[in-house]
Amino acid sequence: MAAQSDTLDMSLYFGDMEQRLRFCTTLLDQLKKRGCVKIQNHGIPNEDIQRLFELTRQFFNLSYEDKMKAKRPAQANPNRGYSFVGQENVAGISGFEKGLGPLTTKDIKETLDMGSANDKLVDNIWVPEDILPGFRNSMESFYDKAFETEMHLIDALATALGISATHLKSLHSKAENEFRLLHYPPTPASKLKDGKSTRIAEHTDFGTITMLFQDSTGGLQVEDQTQLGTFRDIESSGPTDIILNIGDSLQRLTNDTFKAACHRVTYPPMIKADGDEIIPERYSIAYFAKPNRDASLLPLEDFVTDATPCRYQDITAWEWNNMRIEKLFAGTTA
Ligand SMILES: O=C(O)CCC(=O)C(=O)O
Ligand SMILES: [Fe+2]
Repeated sequence: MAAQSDTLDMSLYFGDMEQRLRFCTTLLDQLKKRGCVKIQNHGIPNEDIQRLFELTRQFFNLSYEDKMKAKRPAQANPNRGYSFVGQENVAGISGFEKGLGPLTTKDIKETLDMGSANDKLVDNIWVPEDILPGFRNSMESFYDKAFETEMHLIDALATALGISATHLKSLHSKAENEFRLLHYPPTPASKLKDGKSTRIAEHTDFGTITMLFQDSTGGLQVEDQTQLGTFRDIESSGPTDIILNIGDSLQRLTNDTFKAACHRVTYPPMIKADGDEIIPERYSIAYFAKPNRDASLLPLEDFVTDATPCRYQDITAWEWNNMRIEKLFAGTTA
């Protein structure tokens, strides 16, 4: 099923009060109905995103030996470095929010995970500078620009939800986020046919919001929030659009007022599962905005009432994040 016309122009947010409010309410409305929304004019320059995709291609086109110079350590946490095809399997958390799973489907993808350059707790893991000159610098600078846009989006969501934007932003002030490059190698369609493998299995993200960029290959699907069980194709109208979705942490903070949307990557709509076709490779980039590690994910007071009692136990954002990541790497580390 094709996506609805769900592209939002963020220049409204930067406009006058009336425009800003219109942006905020449409954002909330679309997210609640569709599970995700595409955003244009979000403030991250298009050239930066194009350059990021170029660097993403260059990274994954390195030899396996070179990529392994930035190898993710054997343990699941912290989430940094290069994960080879087969190392991480998101099926470990599939169906969790529906009380199902874990499943055993294998993901056919490779990734590079990074965090903030100013992170005091966890270092990034880079390939040596002479292998990809300028790569580290571009990633660090993109991270900072994405953080600015993240804060605007968090501000917009707080406004739409009628809660304190200052408070919600303060829970995200440390930019303790994760930033990930993804490559799905070309794969014969027949390999995905028996359901034992996929590109990325159905899941929700763990943080507050995810800002995703995708190339034009297709295959991303998001569960419609008004028809649970129905996944809609999210086609690319350009790699520079942000595809925004909500993660578990915001679901918890809003006491389920706002649900994290399940999503997955499978065949592009044009490919037939039973043919001899090769599914073309696909690149995407995800910026996972998360609450500060020490922030509590206990629902905010605004969302706890007699009619809507607190649905969650207290846990910090860092504990939640690490628990989820453990499940992705169970038994698959090198
Ligand atoms: O590749 C994509 O479009 C989605 C990636 C994703 O959902 C994730 O890494 O959490
Ligand atoms: Fe995701």
